[in-house]
Amino acid sequence: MNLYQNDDTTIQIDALNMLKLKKNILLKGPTGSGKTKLAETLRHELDRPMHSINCSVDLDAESLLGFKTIEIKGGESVITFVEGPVIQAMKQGHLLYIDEINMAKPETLPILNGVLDFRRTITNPFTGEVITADDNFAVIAAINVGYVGTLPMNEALKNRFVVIDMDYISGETLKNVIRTQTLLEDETLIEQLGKFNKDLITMAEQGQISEEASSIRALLDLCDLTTIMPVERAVKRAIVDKLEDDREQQAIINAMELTF
Ligand SMILES: Nc1ncnc2c1ncn2[C@@H]1O[C@H](COP(=O)(O)OP(=O)(O)OP(=O)(O)O)[C@@H](O)[C@H]1O
Repeated sequence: MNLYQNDDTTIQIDALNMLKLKKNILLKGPTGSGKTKLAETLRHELDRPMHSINCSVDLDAESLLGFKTIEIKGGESVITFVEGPVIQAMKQGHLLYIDEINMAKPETLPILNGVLDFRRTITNPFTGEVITADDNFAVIAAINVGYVGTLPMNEALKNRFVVIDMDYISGETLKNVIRTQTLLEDETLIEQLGKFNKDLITMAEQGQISEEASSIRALLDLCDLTTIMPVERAVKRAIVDKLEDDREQQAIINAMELTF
């Protein structure tokens, strides 16, 4: 398994120890900065299953807690409750990963307030069952922080987390991630693509291009594509054509012409 890598080893060590202290951790960083990768790495180190929830406007109590359904048992129809990710993780002492927690509707997540504070308890509104989390239950949430403005997170919710600030990796660590997670083996090109990504990050910080263009996810796609097509076309397919804005596209083409 490819694990999370960072020169700053305190990120992973602190996250792991905080989970062991039963703190809920909030990974805060730009898109493609390795938040999901870090969560998977922590799951691997703790050797516990992880349930994931992706927050969107359609996230509701049912998708968190579960829903009632009718089953036919011995010719009779009975109402049963299918447990959702929160209830399963609490009862079984698993990890719960809540991605893009700032994107949920404001009324949905307060359901979890008691789960996320010292009570570690919830009364399931659909069944009346009171559930207290197993000792091994722990929560990792992630929030995408853009350079240009981010949906703020509800204060009461934020209070229930300790925060790990994440940023893009660079230099030798980034080259190692390219070597382990892509098909690219040409060291000269790996070096050049690392520098190109650094330029794109600077441009994103200055607001010239959107962060999806500078994300490590886009870079890894780009590296794979360079093994089957010329680098100029790979940049177009992996990065330029994803953007809507002509000026952003042109800025990336200019940076590419300077680098390759
Ligand atoms: N520090 C890192 N170590 C190892 N892999 C990384 C690292 N940073 C990014 N990656 C790789 O980059 C890609 C994007 O990372 P990941 O999906 O974890 O980002 P994310 O922050 O969760 O993004 P998003 O917020 O957009 O969901 C993955 O393929 C991941 O393996």
